[in-house]
Amino acid sequence: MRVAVLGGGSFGTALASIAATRGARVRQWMRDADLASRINERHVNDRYLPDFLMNPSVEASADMDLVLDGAELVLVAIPSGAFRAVVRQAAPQITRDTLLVSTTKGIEAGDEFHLMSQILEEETVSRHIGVLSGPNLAAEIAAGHLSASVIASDDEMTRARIQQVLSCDHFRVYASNDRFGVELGGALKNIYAIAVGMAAALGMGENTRSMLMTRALAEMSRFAVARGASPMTFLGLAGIGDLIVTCSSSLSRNYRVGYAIGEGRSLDEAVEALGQVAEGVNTVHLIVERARRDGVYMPLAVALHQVLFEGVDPHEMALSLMRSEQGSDVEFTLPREAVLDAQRRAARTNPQDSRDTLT
Ligand SMILES: NC(=O)C1=CN([C@@H]2O[C@H](COP(=O)(O)OP(=O)(O)OC[C@H]3O[C@@H](n4cnc5c(N)ncnc54)[C@H](O)[C@@H]3O)[C@@H](O)[C@H]2O)C=CC1
Ligand SMILES: O=C(CO)COP(=O)(O)O
Repeated sequence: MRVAVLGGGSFGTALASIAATRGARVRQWMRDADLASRINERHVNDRYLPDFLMNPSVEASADMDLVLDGAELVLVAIPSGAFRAVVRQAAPQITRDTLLVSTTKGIEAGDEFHLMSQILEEETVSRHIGVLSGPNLAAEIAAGHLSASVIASDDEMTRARIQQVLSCDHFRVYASNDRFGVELGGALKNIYAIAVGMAAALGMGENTRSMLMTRALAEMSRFAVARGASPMTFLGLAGIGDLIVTCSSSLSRNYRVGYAIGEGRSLDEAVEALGQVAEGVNTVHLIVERARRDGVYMPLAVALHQVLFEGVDPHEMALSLMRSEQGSDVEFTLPREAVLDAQRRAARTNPQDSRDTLT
């Protein structure tokens, strides 16, 4: 199979190498022609994965036409801020039969709420669009740690071909037909990784981490289900799986940004020190705005937004979250409204016992 990877960052590099190891002819596109020549000479992406010896057959290039020439599969590993522009540039070389897969975990900035796979649909004629997402820290994949991901597509051919070309002794690919659920899982968990990183730096314990992650999952699935995704997807690798890894590892850039803020740095300082993309910083803006418009209850995302952009102190934010309403644990079995109604009835019966913060 002829594979083109668009993006010279860490994830694109790790995936390019896996596909090459599986015997595909792989070309990787990046803006930086010097980096491309160094990769071709030494087989190391010294900017993003300096300790990883890539499969030597991966051919790096800054010439997009060359990289896309004859490609049957195109993996797009470009941060969300540049995703549409790069796809637009690639579009003339993409046919109806090209398998076209986003590996990006973000949402497009702007009034419309666009996921990356929707951009692929809008900008190209491909009929084989998919999303690859899961607990996939690029540095760990590069180091050969056993890992798994999800290919989500409505198209069974796309799912099966990606499973063939990207699975190897240290990487497994599971299939899903819930493209939006998988894509939203990958984008949303970045928000909560920032919050959990911040909590860790503030010295909070493992109970706190567990509470944050589990309530994050409730929030993520609530938002995604309101947009047509299946709640079951959040039980899988692209939901809880990715949330676990990103909220537990200092290899996660989103976690690191949160940690730096918890240590007292400003958002700008934290992002600058990182020097790479932490998608959650933009995603939290877009999600909070969309959740407000659609009336989806997302207290953790709103609280994080207040800390990042509205000058609220993280301790104050934590206290106000602890005093906020106590709803249902799993609202797909016990609806949140039913719990709140019962609390209101109880408060009318025993006003002296009720908390004034209950809504
Ligand atoms: N690094 C990881 O562990 C994983 C990353 N992802 C997702 O993959 C996407 C890409 O991330 P990474 O590969 O980690 O990124 P990275 O931060 O390692 O590198 C980003 C790459 O995109 C390129 N780029 C940025 N703006 C560009 C533009 N305007 N035109 C062309 N190229 C541009 C940069 O030059 C660089 O090669 C992100 O959405 C991320 O969430 C997904 C799974 C794992
Ligand atoms: O998505 C990731 C792991 O699955 C990588 O997370 P970061 O972008 O926070 O590094």
